[in-house]
Amino acid sequence: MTAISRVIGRQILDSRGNPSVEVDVTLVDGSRGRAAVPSGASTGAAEAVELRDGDPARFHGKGVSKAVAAVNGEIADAVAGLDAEDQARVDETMIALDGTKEKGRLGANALLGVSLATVKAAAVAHDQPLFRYVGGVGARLLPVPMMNIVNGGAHADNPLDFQEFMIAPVGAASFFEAVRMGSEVFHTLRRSLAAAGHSVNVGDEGGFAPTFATADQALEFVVRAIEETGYRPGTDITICLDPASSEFFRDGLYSYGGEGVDRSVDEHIAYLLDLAARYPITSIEDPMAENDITGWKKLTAAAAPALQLVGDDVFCTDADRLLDGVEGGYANAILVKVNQIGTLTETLRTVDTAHKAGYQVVISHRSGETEDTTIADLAVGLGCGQIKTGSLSRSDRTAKYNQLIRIEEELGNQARYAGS
Ligand SMILES: O=C(O)[C@@H](CO)OP(=O)(O)O
Ligand SMILES: [Mg+2]
Repeated sequence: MTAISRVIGRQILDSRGNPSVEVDVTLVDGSRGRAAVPSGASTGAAEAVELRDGDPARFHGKGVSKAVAAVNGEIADAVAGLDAEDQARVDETMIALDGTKEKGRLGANALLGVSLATVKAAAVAHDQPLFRYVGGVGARLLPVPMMNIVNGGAHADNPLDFQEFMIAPVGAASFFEAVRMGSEVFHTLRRSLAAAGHSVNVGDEGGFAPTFATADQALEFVVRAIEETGYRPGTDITICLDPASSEFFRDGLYSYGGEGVDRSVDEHIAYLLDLAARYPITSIEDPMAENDITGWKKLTAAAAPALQLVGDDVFCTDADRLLDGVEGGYANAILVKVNQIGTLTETLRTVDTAHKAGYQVVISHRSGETEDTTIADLAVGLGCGQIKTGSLSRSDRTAKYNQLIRIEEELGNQARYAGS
């Protein structure tokens, strides 16, 4: 009854107005799962390939009709009749069919849509919420959200070199309270930015994108917003950064274009550690560029063990790349983005590898998102403990927070919030 009977792919639009892939998988018993695929802007070099048409006459080259055709043709034929409960078999069949290391022939966007729609259909067939189907009876940990309230880098049109300034309500009693606290700080920040004459326009992930040139400016506003809202920075709410350093590492230097300063690897490390000492920063993602492994090792050795160092571009959600980090002694956490690797089965292996190695796991959206909320369920199902899914505005971001509010409600007194 859980055999796959029908697979339909279609082109939809993402939050940046670019085409993306959506897939419906229907089982013999009529259960249906639907998944939409996100898309990054500051992508890692080792990410699985997102197949785009490249026809400048249509969607400025960003169409995904080839990936959709792959879903409706080759992939639909190959997975028809497979048991949706056997996720690994479905995913391995698609990986073998694609035949390339980076999933570039059929497109990781095609594979991921089918992979996630399959698990969602299987959950429906079991009459279970997705988080429960994925995580079983033990799934009850609600993640601490990293809420991105100031945007820069590749996600905004301002001079800020760092891509993301996030708040994490670690002192909340529940996920619901965490969202309330984050939302309050977000609105305080809007008021104080406006009062200081700054723009309150937002970037790709819904955080404000004022024309700040330095991280200090952003951090001062964020700390003040936390305080003015009535919370204690560092105790109730901490700050997390994603400088997305691969974006401004050139010729061995960290080139801060907005600030107009070049920093050597050592100077960049010293700068980051100084920021972490002066502000209540508990986590830095991609502090070093993906190809600056020496820098990654130096920073990991120099930083206090309590400072979370999250590998995004450097690991690309790939278990083998993560193992390089574990063995090489760099980073102590991994960002998990399902479309960086392209199937659920591979994502599960990466999360498992991280947990075994004692690395923290932060499940994450992409800067181009849709209304799909799969990562909210995966966060709880896989016991990730942390989720990064943007600001407290824009439906593509709040959809994930709202789904986690529903999951917490469903778990009732079984729910446990991963805060401090
Ligand atoms: O760098 C990141 O962590 C992500 C998500 O915030 O951005 P993008 O999807 O553009 O890679
Ligand atoms: Mg990142």
